[in-house]
Amino acid sequence: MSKTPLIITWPAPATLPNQLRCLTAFALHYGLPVAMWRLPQAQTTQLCFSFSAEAALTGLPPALEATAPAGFAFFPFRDTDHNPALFIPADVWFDSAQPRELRINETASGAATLLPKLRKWLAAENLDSRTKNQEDEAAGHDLTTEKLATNNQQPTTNLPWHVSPQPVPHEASKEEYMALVERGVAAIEAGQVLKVVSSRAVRRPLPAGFDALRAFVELEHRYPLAFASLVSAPGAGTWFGATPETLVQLTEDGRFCTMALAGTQPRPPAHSPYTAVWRQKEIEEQALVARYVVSCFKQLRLREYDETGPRTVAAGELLHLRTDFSVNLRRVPFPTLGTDMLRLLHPTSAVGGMPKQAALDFLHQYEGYDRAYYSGFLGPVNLPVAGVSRLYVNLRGLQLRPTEAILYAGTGLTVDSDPAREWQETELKLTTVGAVLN
Ligand SMILES: C=C(O[C@H]1C=CC=C(C(=O)O)[C@@H]1O)C(=O)O
Repeated sequence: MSKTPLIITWPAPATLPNQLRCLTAFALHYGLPVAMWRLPQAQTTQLCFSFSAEAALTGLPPALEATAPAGFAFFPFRDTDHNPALFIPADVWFDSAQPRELRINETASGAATLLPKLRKWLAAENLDSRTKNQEDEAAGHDLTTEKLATNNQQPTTNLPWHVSPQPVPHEASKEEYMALVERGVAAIEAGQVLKVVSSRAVRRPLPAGFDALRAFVELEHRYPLAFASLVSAPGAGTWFGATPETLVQLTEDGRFCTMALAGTQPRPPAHSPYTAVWRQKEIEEQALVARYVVSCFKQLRLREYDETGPRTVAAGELLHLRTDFSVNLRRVPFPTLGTDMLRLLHPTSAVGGMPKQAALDFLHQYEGYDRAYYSGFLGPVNLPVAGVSRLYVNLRGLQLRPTEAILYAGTGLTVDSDPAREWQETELKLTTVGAVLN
């Protein structure tokens, strides 16, 4: 966002779902990257897109400084040519807290051509035509094959979502996944790693008439404590999910925050999370992640951090152990702490393992598929205001393809891991985002 954004107002009142659909349709129509999100415990949804697809291809982790550009970071697990690191500049930013306004960076590359087109798109007749599509769907009228063919759209929804150019990842069978877990445990026993987080991808057909925007709204409602997001970008495809894990936050009140989240058990219905009992395996698994965070502070020679926990937290139908870390940046002047910690933390031992490089090498050699953006990170930078950023680990999510969804889940292994139990844990984690496919 430029220092003084241009504010344009919606020409006519519209509902939030219609506003999101209208802006997304515009971005996708012009092949632009777009992201929408709802922060944990927030009531409002935000959306941004860039006027240039090329501008999003930064290839770098974002700088978390107040003077850096505002936008949405979308970073892969491993930064490779296959899965480019993206930063979607917020050339157009919408916050449902100010539902009549759109903030525009009119100096952005591509703005001169696209801004007049956006103004036209927002005109009432465009919104109305989108409303009509929604009415058709709500009434159970799927778009016909003929309509899809003429619109060159995907059968998944009536919007031309970006599709990843990468092949669909290999789907591990139960036997293959249990063999991977056994290999991981053997690597731990042999002293090659202390902990490794194995994972797998699962293919699910999309239900008839599946609508990603409606699924996003459903995720927002189902998981009020999660960071809910939907991102669609050229080169990356379309991803959405509801993650419980903060990677790095720089808050309005001048704090740096991160967390060590690990250890999983099902959340028993009608039980308070505070009554949960944890096995030694999960306690150790989470303690390693906390140790890793502390080691990052040590590398930066920073001692003035507060540590709270571990305590049990709920994430949808699951429980995890979580330790929170925070630094008061008004008392500890360390302007690059966010940027430095981000580079040290990712990928944390909650998604890679420990020691970091040995665990990543193990996964590269044996995991057997490309995680792409699963267990990468994502979130707004310098939005809503300069100096405030919230990045999350990309968990409990899926990748949308034209006729199917690819779901991802992983489990932290320690020397005590039981393969069948780890498989079961991935099944459990898949139910978070899987709920919107039913
Ligand atoms: C790797 C995932 O979760 C991580 C975060 C919390 C608990 C985890 C666990 O218990 O293994 C994982 O470390 C995932 O959801 O795919």
